[in-house]
Amino acid sequence: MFARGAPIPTPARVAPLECLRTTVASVKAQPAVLVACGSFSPITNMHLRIFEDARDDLAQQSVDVIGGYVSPTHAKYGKASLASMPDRLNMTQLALQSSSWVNLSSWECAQSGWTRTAVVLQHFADELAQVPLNTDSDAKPEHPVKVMLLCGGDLLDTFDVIKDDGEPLWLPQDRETILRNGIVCIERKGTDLQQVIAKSKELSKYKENIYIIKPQIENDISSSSVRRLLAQGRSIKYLVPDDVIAYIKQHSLHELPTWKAQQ
Ligand SMILES: Nc1ncnc2c1ncn2[C@@H]1O[C@H](COP(=O)(O)OP(=O)(O)OP(=O)(O)O)[C@@H](O)[C@H]1O
Ligand SMILES: O=C(O)c1ccc[n+]([C@@H]2O[C@H](COP(=O)([O-])O)[C@@H](O)[C@H]2O)c1
Repeated sequence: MFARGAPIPTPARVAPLECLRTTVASVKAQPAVLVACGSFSPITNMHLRIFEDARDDLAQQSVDVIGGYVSPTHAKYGKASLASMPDRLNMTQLALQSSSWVNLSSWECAQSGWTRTAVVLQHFADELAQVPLNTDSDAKPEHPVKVMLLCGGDLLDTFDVIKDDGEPLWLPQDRETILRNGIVCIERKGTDLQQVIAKSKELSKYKENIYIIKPQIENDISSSSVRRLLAQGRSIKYLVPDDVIAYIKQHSLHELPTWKAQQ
């Protein structure tokens, strides 16, 4: 558990190896690691589900997902709805206890400030490139591991956003790096991904690298809908893992002014 009110200790690795499978399905398969960057304030069952849907769909395209990471963003990302870093990390850790292949990465939160997503992914790539992979036969996998951003369609839709100061939300070179490596996008109500891609020259250029995943069971749980239910004094059972609900109650996170404001 991360101590509340204390800085986050720097972890030994960006990508803890506990749940990583180093035996790739076949020599020809493309090994991949999925990294979900986001707020996770709080983590929901749908954050966990998107990993499962993505892994199943990618397997049908000869992409063998050997591990996954949830990387909560730093407090200095500045979104009003962010619970503290220890709280978001603890809730994420509790939620991931039930996963055999997805780990928490606390690295982003241990930095002194917010880190751009492309930089986070590069750290994962650098570390994971050092991990020796094998197959059931003697032969080594033909492809090096790919680190891909896992996100909901709404995140891809922010790639072309220009901020009030006229600067792009995402640096053009970062978008290009992320798109070149591959991005796995889960369709989400309210975002038409085909349209998002079609209207952007850059996204269209890299459309082969954008894996669009249709959730097998559609579910639009979001952290904001969970915060809204909490603010209304309603139940969030079956939307969020039980241990996370217990944590929220134990530490009265539902009383956080920024969560309470969300009626
Ligand atoms: N129901 C969902 N379907 C598909 N993707 C989702 C869903 N909920 C969250 N995600 C994705 O998970 C990633 C991390 O989620 P994050 O906590 O940043 O967003 P969120 O749950 O939409 O939060 P908020 O409601 O506070 O904006 C994002 O890429 C987001 O698009
Ligand atoms: O790298 C960037 O330029 C960049 C710009 C905007 C958002 N992000 C990341 O995208 C995630 C967005 O989370 P959220 O809750 O705002 O949807 C979060 O992890 C941010 O660090 C990253």
